[in-house]
Amino acid sequence: MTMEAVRAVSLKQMAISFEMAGKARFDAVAATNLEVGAHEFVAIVGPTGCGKSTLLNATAGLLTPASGTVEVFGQPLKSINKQAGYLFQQDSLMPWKTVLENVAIGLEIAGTDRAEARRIARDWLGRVGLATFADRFPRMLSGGQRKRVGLAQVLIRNPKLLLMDEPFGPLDAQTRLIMGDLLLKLWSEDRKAVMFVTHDLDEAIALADRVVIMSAGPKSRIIGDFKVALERPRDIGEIRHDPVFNRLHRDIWQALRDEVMTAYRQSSGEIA
Ligand SMILES: Nc1ncnc2c1ncn2[C@@H]1O[C@H](COP(=O)(O)OP(=O)(O)OP(=O)(O)O)[C@@H](O)[C@H]1O
Repeated sequence: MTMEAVRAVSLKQMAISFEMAGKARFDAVAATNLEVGAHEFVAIVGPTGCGKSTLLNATAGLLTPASGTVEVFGQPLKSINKQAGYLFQQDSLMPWKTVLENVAIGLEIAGTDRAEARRIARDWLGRVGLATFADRFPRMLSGGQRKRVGLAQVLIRNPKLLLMDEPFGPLDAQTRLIMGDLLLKLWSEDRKAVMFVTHDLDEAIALADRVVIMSAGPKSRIIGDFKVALERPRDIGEIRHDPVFNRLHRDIWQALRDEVMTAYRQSSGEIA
């Protein structure tokens, strides 16, 4: 098998359940198959509580499947996924460290000499547009600037796979667009495999090569898998006016709408 053919992620009949103290087991995700190519950007969309984070956490090695397997670059995942960089909705910046120190720390922990780690961190701060912010502390940054630091913090370690869980969730709409463009610019340099969880369908289509749709839980499943036939490079503000974008949006929304309504009725107590 050539390296090109090796998938970054293969979920094979993978199901996730949670043991609930004193209650019946909760089957969050039913047996699921999903493949992510080594250079593919896959967005995962679904109604609230359907299991998007659960799928990502299993791929990160933070959750053990109840059945089935997770393979990462052709190898079964047995513990924490060391090939993955993880970006959450909440950033994980250390408030007592400067921006530069926060970006450099991953390399330092991995054994890179401190001066070298900081040199590389400075370079990354330039790439995320924060060259002049190196000596600030996280509390002195805006939400968007913190996200930029978070991106640099993950990318400096050069993971082959990025797991992103609503990374731009807390940001305002304009800042989300700017962050999306920055992410695509950095991604296009070496096209790492990406699994990007979002509830925002526009964002999913604008960024991804494929959009995967999950059904409302419990026993959530993948109910749609749409290829995004939009050229790159993309300007994610502009691309929303492209007729291909609009057709795809309509098709995906048709698949998603019923699931969103089911999840809404569940959370409002209308159905168990
Ligand atoms: N540790 C846990 N114990 C029990 N149930 C859990 C646990 N973690 C998640 N769940 C349940 O599993 C289901 C899927 O949760 P998950 O966080 O993966 O959904 P999500 O699609 O990421 O949601 P959102 O879009 O709201 O962030 C939910 O019903 C949630 O309540």
